[in-house]
Amino acid sequence: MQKTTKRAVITGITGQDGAYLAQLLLEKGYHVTGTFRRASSTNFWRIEELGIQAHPNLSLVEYDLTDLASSLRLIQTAQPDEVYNLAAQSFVGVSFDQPLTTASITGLGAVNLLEAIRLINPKIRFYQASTSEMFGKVQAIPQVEETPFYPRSPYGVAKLYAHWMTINYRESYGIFGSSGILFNHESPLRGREFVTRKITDSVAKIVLNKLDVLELGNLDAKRDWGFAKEYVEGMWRMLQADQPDTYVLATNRTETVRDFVTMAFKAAGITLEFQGSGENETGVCTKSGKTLVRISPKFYRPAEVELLIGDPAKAKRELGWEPKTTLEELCQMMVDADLRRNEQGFSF
Ligand SMILES: C[C@H]1O[C@H](OP(=O)(O)OP(=O)(O)OC[C@H]2O[C@@H](n3cnc4c(=O)[nH]c(N)nc43)[C@H](O)[C@@H]2O)[C@@H](O)[C@@H](O)C1=O
Repeated sequence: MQKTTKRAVITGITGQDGAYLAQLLLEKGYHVTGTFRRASSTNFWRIEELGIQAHPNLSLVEYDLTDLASSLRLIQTAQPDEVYNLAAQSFVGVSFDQPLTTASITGLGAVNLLEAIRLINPKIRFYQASTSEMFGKVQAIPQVEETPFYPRSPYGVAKLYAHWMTINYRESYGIFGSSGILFNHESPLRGREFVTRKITDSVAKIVLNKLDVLELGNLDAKRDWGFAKEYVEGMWRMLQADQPDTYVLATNRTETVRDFVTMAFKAAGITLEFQGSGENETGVCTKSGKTLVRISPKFYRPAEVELLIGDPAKAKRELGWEPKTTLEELCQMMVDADLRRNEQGFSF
């Protein structure tokens, strides 16, 4: 029987990128098998918010990335044309406390999938979610595909292993394995453990008198923040290309965490001014004089990535991909979504 519908596996469908990518592939007529961990089985709010949880072409299956047998069964049963490996222990802060779990899921997990592809059907195209965290203590500004890596966290090190294994399977076995080095990408679907969403959700709670003060760590860290929904389109384009390769997806603009906080309060109509320095720095509302932001060293990391800024010129040239949404638009979208959710009495 001839196959008419393209089939994709997305590991990590309960995450921000998994949900947006599933939406995109379903719109393109794919059948999507989305995997989730037992622990995240109650975590379907993102695909529910996108309205795709009951889509007839979506199958949700429980899967453990650290288990080779589970990976073999997944590939055997789903019979995909494309596999997008988005599952990971993706929180940098947690990786310092759980370095081995992070290595096992984020690093070795990718190789379980690559092995399953090699054994069952080496024609399957594989996308590895690599990350700007691999640049860490940056060796060039801006960072491009050729910039040397210098990861600064157990998460960054684990991702670098998976990145090189993807390239190794490409070169050793001819597997179509592409790696997207994605810089930070955010959206209303971002988890609240990440700084942008923590900020926009807290701004909403402060406006609605559900929170007094937002506590943060390092305000000086600079990040290149883009809109996640646009980045998943880049992932898909990488697997439609003629050759497997490595691509940077970024906006080529960098701002500090402090800038993002100011922007988020502004999006809710509050002008914030920062005073003091170091652990004594505070963010004060210019109108009321109230302290709305303060520093808590518990959010500092043992080693920090100070500055990230990526140049996506290769992705533009070869894939026709470029970011469109500005950081101001993205921030407004996130604040509006969190105001709406908090007004309705829930927030994930
Ligand atoms: C590309 C990359 O992007 C993400 O990694 P991340 O950049 O570590 O993201 P984040 O939002 O946790 O931190 C951004 C910056 O913000 C600083 N910061 C200050 N105060 C708080 C704070 O209170 N919470 C957090 N989370 N960060 C804080 C923090 O120290 C850091 O400098 C992940 O998706 C990762 O999976 C990935 O691949």
